[in-house]
Amino acid sequence: MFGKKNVHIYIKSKKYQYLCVTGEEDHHQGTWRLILVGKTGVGKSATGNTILGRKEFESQLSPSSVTAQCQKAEATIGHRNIAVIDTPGLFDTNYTQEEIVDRIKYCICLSAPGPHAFVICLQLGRFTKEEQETVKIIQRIFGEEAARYTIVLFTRGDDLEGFTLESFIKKDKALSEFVKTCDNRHHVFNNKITDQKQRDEFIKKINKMIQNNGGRFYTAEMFRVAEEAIKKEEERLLKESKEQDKEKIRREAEKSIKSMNNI
Ligand SMILES: Nc1nc2c(ncn2[C@@H]2O[C@H](COP(=O)(O)OP(=O)(O)OP(=O)(O)O)[C@@H](O)[C@H]2O)c(=O)[nH]1
Repeated sequence: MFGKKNVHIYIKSKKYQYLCVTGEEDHHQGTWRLILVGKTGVGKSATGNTILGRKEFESQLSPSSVTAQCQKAEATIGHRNIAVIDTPGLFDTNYTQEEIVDRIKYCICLSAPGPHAFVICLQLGRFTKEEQETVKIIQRIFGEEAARYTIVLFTRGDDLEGFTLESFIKKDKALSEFVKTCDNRHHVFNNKITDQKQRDEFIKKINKMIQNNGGRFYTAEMFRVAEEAIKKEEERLLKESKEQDKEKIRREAEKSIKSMNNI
Protein backbone atom coordinates (compact mmCIF):
# COMPACT_ATOMS: atom_id res chain seq x y z
CA MET A 1 0.00 0.00 0.00
CA PHE A 2 2.80 2.45 0.92
CA GLY A 3 5.78 2.49 -1.42
CA LYS A 4 9.23 2.83 0.14
CA LYS A 5 11.41 5.61 -1.21
CA ASN A 6 15.02 5.51 -0.10
CA VAL A 7 16.85 8.77 0.36
CA HIS A 8 20.59 9.10 0.90
CA ILE A 9 21.84 11.78 3.20
CA TYR A 10 25.42 12.86 3.77
CA ILE A 11 26.23 14.37 7.12
CA LYS A 12 29.47 16.23 6.72
CA SER A 13 31.64 18.01 9.21
CA LYS A 14 35.32 18.84 9.53
CA LYS A 15 36.09 15.52 11.26
CA TYR A 16 33.36 13.10 10.26
CA GLN A 17 31.40 12.13 7.21
CA TYR A 18 28.40 9.84 7.45
CA LEU A 19 26.27 8.41 4.71
CA CYS A 20 22.85 7.35 5.88
CA VAL A 21 20.18 5.67 3.87
CA THR A 22 16.91 7.07 5.05
CA GLY A 23 13.54 6.29 3.60
CA GLU A 24 9.83 6.65 3.92
CA GLU A 25 7.81 4.00 5.61
CA ASP A 26 4.27 3.13 6.51
CA HIS A 27 3.98 5.49 9.43
CA HIS A 28 1.14 3.58 11.07
CA GLN A 29 2.99 0.27 11.39
CA GLY A 30 6.60 1.23 12.03
CA THR A 31 8.74 1.71 15.09
CA TRP A 32 8.54 4.98 16.98
CA ARG A 33 11.99 6.51 17.06
CA LEU A 34 12.84 8.89 19.89
CA ILE A 35 16.05 10.94 20.16
CA LEU A 36 17.19 12.09 23.61
CA VAL A 37 19.16 15.36 23.62
CA GLY A 38 20.34 17.80 26.28
CA LYS A 39 23.20 19.10 28.36
CA THR A 40 25.70 16.64 29.77
CA GLY A 41 24.66 14.95 33.01
CA VAL A 42 20.98 15.98 32.98
CA GLY A 43 19.87 12.34 32.96
CA LYS A 44 19.41 11.49 29.27
CA SER A 45 20.64 7.91 29.68
CA ALA A 46 18.58 7.42 32.85
CA THR A 47 15.55 8.74 30.92
CA GLY A 48 16.27 6.26 28.11
CA ASN A 49 16.35 3.46 30.67
CA THR A 50 13.04 4.61 32.19
CA ILE A 51 11.41 4.59 28.74
CA LEU A 52 12.82 1.17 27.81
CA GLY A 53 12.01 -0.26 31.25
CA ARG A 54 15.49 -1.72 31.65
CA LYS A 55 19.07 -0.54 32.24
CA GLU A 56 20.36 -0.31 28.69
CA PHE A 57 22.35 2.93 28.70
CA GLU A 58 25.13 3.68 31.13
CA SER A 59 23.91 6.29 33.58
CA GLN A 60 26.02 7.58 36.42
CA LEU A 61 27.07 10.60 38.41
CA SER A 62 30.20 11.82 36.65
CA PRO A 63 32.13 15.10 36.33
CA SER A 64 32.34 14.58 32.56
CA SER A 65 30.14 13.07 29.87
CA VAL A 66 29.47 9.33 30.15
CA THR A 67 27.86 8.97 26.71
CA ALA A 68 30.54 9.68 24.09
CA GLN A 69 28.69 8.36 21.03
CA CYS A 70 25.07 8.09 19.96
CA GLN A 71 23.60 4.74 21.02
CA LYS A 72 20.36 3.04 20.10
CA ALA A 73 18.25 0.49 21.96
CA GLU A 74 14.74 -0.85 21.39
CA ALA A 75 11.89 -2.20 23.47
CA THR A 76 8.34 -3.32 22.88
CA ILE A 77 5.93 -1.33 24.99
CA GLY A 78 2.36 -2.55 24.72
CA HIS A 79 2.06 -3.43 21.03
CA ARG A 80 4.49 -0.75 19.98
CA ASN A 81 8.16 -1.08 19.13
CA ILE A 82 10.08 1.91 20.45
CA ALA A 83 13.66 2.80 19.57
CA VAL A 84 15.49 5.20 21.85
CA ILE A 85 18.62 6.99 20.69
CA ASP A 86 20.85 8.40 23.43
CA THR A 87 23.23 11.21 22.43
CA PRO A 88 26.39 12.76 23.91
CA GLY A 89 25.69 15.73 26.18
CA LEU A 90 26.34 19.30 25.19
CA PHE A 91 28.82 21.33 27.28
CA ASP A 92 31.12 18.42 28.03
CA THR A 93 34.56 19.88 28.72
CA ASN A 94 36.35 16.83 27.22
CA TYR A 95 35.28 17.76 23.69
CA THR A 96 34.85 20.94 21.71
CA GLN A 97 31.26 22.01 21.15
CA GLU A 98 31.79 21.40 17.42
CA GLU A 99 32.82 17.78 18.05
CA ILE A 100 29.77 17.12 20.22
CA VAL A 101 27.42 18.70 17.68
CA ASP A 102 28.98 16.48 14.98
CA ARG A 103 28.33 13.38 17.06
CA ILE A 104 24.76 14.45 17.79
CA LYS A 105 24.15 14.81 14.05
CA TYR A 106 24.97 11.12 13.70
CA CYS A 107 21.80 10.35 15.69
CA ILE A 108 19.84 11.29 12.54
CA CYS A 109 21.46 8.28 10.83
CA LEU A 110 20.67 6.01 13.76
CA SER A 111 17.06 7.15 13.66
CA ALA A 112 16.67 6.54 9.91
CA PRO A 113 14.28 7.12 8.18
CA GLY A 114 13.81 9.90 10.78
CA PRO A 115 12.80 10.48 14.40
CA HIS A 116 9.16 10.78 15.52
CA ALA A 117 10.25 12.72 18.59
CA PHE A 118 13.07 14.82 19.94
CA VAL A 119 13.04 14.50 23.71
CA ILE A 120 14.86 17.54 25.08
CA CYS A 121 16.00 16.61 28.57
CA LEU A 122 16.32 19.30 31.23
CA GLN A 123 17.00 18.84 34.91
CA LEU A 124 14.51 20.40 37.33
CA GLY A 125 16.40 23.40 38.65
CA ARG A 126 17.55 26.79 37.43
CA PHE A 127 17.09 27.49 33.72
CA THR A 128 20.52 29.14 33.53
CA LYS A 129 22.18 30.80 30.54
CA GLU A 130 23.94 27.49 29.84
CA GLU A 131 20.60 25.61 29.77
CA GLN A 132 19.16 28.31 27.51
CA GLU A 133 22.21 28.08 25.25
CA THR A 134 21.80 24.27 25.13
CA VAL A 135 18.23 24.46 23.84
CA LYS A 136 19.26 27.13 21.32
CA ILE A 137 22.03 24.86 19.98
CA ILE A 138 19.59 21.93 19.69
CA GLN A 139 17.01 24.13 17.93
CA ARG A 140 19.76 25.37 15.61
CA ILE A 141 21.05 21.86 14.72
CA PHE A 142 17.61 20.49 13.86
CA GLY A 143 15.94 23.69 12.64
CA GLU A 144 12.51 25.27 13.09
CA GLU A 145 10.57 22.23 11.86
CA ALA A 146 11.90 20.13 14.77
CA ALA A 147 9.66 22.01 17.27
CA ARG A 148 6.61 20.10 15.98
CA TYR A 149 8.31 16.86 16.97
CA THR A 150 9.68 17.99 20.33
CA ILE A 151 8.69 17.24 23.91
CA VAL A 152 10.50 18.70 26.94
CA LEU A 153 11.33 16.04 29.52
CA PHE A 154 12.35 17.11 33.00
CA THR A 155 14.40 14.73 35.11
CA ARG A 156 14.74 14.73 38.91
CA GLY A 157 10.98 14.60 39.41
CA ASP A 158 11.82 13.55 42.97
CA ASP A 159 12.82 17.21 43.60
CA LEU A 160 9.30 18.49 42.85
CA GLU A 161 8.29 17.63 46.42
CA GLY A 162 4.56 18.03 45.97
CA PHE A 163 4.67 20.94 43.52
CA THR A 164 3.26 20.44 40.03
CA LEU A 165 5.52 20.58 36.99
CA GLU A 166 3.26 23.30 35.54
CA SER A 167 3.77 25.56 38.57
CA PHE A 168 7.53 25.00 38.32
CA ILE A 169 7.60 25.96 34.62
CA LYS A 170 5.46 29.06 35.23
CA LYS A 171 8.00 30.40 37.72
CA ASP A 172 10.53 31.18 34.97
CA LYS A 173 9.68 33.35 31.96
CA ALA A 174 12.47 32.04 29.70
CA LEU A 175 11.57 28.44 30.55
CA SER A 176 7.82 28.99 29.95
CA GLU A 177 8.62 30.60 26.62
CA PHE A 178 10.84 27.73 25.59
CA VAL A 179 8.20 25.11 26.54
CA LYS A 180 5.65 27.16 24.59
CA THR A 181 7.80 26.84 21.43
CA CYS A 182 7.24 23.06 21.78
CA ASP A 183 3.44 23.54 21.92
CA ASN A 184 3.63 23.17 25.71
CA ARG A 185 4.49 19.48 25.47
CA HIS A 186 6.28 18.52 28.67
CA HIS A 187 6.66 15.66 31.08
CA VAL A 188 8.61 14.79 34.21
CA PHE A 189 10.43 11.60 35.22
CA ASN A 190 11.83 10.50 38.49
CA ASN A 191 14.44 8.17 37.05
CA LYS A 192 15.28 6.85 40.49
CA ILE A 193 12.12 4.77 40.64
CA THR A 194 10.68 2.12 38.37
CA ASP A 195 7.17 3.43 37.92
CA GLN A 196 5.15 2.23 34.94
CA LYS A 197 2.68 5.13 35.33
CA GLN A 198 5.15 7.93 34.56
CA ARG A 199 6.38 6.00 31.52
CA ASP A 200 2.84 5.22 30.30
CA GLU A 201 1.82 8.90 30.65
CA PHE A 202 4.90 9.86 28.61
CA ILE A 203 4.06 7.32 25.89
CA LYS A 204 0.50 8.75 25.75
CA LYS A 205 1.90 12.25 25.17
CA ILE A 206 4.23 10.94 22.46
CA ASN A 207 1.29 9.14 20.86
CA LYS A 208 -0.77 12.35 20.86
CA MET A 209 2.08 14.31 19.28
CA ILE A 210 2.56 11.65 16.57
CA GLN A 211 -1.21 11.64 15.88
CA ASN A 212 -1.19 15.45 15.65
CA ASN A 213 1.66 15.18 13.15
CA GLY A 214 -0.43 12.75 11.09
CA GLY A 215 2.01 9.92 11.85
CA ARG A 216 4.79 11.79 10.10
CA PHE A 217 8.31 12.05 11.43
CA TYR A 218 11.17 14.55 11.16
CA THR A 219 12.82 13.90 7.82
CA ALA A 220 16.28 14.05 6.29
CA GLU A 221 14.98 16.88 4.09
CA MET A 222 14.12 18.98 7.17
CA PHE A 223 17.62 18.31 8.48
CA ARG A 224 19.10 19.45 5.16
CA VAL A 225 17.09 22.70 5.36
CA ALA A 226 18.38 23.27 8.92
CA GLU A 227 21.98 22.66 7.78
CA GLU A 228 21.50 25.06 4.90
CA ALA A 229 20.19 27.75 7.30
CA ILE A 230 23.25 27.29 9.55
CA LYS A 231 25.56 27.57 6.54
CA LYS A 232 23.85 30.77 5.38
CA GLU A 233 24.03 32.27 8.88
CA GLU A 234 27.74 31.39 9.14
CA GLU A 235 28.41 32.97 5.74
CA ARG A 236 26.50 36.11 6.80
CA LEU A 237 28.51 36.36 10.03
CA LEU A 238 31.78 35.82 8.14
CA LYS A 239 30.86 38.55 5.65
CA GLU A 240 29.87 40.86 8.50
CA SER A 241 33.13 40.29 10.35
CA LYS A 242 35.17 40.79 7.14
CA GLU A 243 33.33 44.10 6.56
CA GLN A 244 33.97 45.11 10.17
CA ASP A 245 37.68 44.27 9.70
CA LYS A 246 37.82 46.33 6.49
CA GLU A 247 36.14 49.25 8.27
CA LYS A 248 38.61 48.98 11.16
CA ILE A 249 41.60 49.01 8.75
CA ARG A 250 40.10 51.99 6.88
CA ARG A 251 39.65 53.94 10.15
CA GLU A 252 43.18 53.12 11.32
CA ALA A 253 44.64 54.20 7.96
CA GLU A 254 42.67 57.46 8.15
CA LYS A 255 43.96 58.04 11.68
CA SER A 256 47.61 57.48 10.71
CA ILE A 257 47.28 59.76 7.63
CA LYS A 258 45.84 62.47 9.88
CA SER A 259 48.66 62.10 12.40
CA MET A 260 51.26 62.17 9.58
CA ASN A 261 49.67 65.39 8.25
CA ASN A 262 49.95 66.90 11.73
CA ILE A 263 53.74 66.29 11.89
N1 LIG B 1 17.63 12.00 41.84
C1 LIG B 1 17.62 11.80 40.53
N2 LIG B 1 18.78 11.60 39.88
C2 LIG B 1 18.73 11.39 38.54
C3 LIG B 1 17.52 11.39 37.80
N3 LIG B 1 17.82 11.17 36.49
C4 LIG B 1 19.15 11.01 36.43
N4 LIG B 1 19.71 11.14 37.65
C5 LIG B 1 21.13 11.03 38.02
O1 LIG B 1 21.88 11.98 37.28
C6 LIG B 1 23.18 11.47 37.00
C7 LIG B 1 23.49 11.62 35.52
O2 LIG B 1 22.58 10.79 34.79
P1 LIG B 1 22.91 10.26 33.32
O3 LIG B 1 21.73 9.46 32.90
O4 LIG B 1 24.25 9.60 33.27
O5 LIG B 1 22.97 11.64 32.54
P2 LIG B 1 23.32 11.89 31.00
O6 LIG B 1 22.63 13.14 30.61
O7 LIG B 1 23.04 10.69 30.19
O8 LIG B 1 24.87 12.11 31.10
P3 LIG B 1 25.96 12.12 29.90
O9 LIG B 1 25.78 10.89 29.09
O10 LIG B 1 27.24 12.11 30.68
O11 LIG B 1 25.75 13.39 29.14
C8 LIG B 1 23.19 10.03 37.50
O12 LIG B 1 23.80 9.98 38.77
C9 LIG B 1 21.71 9.69 37.60
O13 LIG B 1 21.44 8.71 38.59
C10 LIG B 1 16.29 11.62 38.51
O14 LIG B 1 15.20 11.64 37.96
N5 LIG B 1 16.41 11.82 39.87
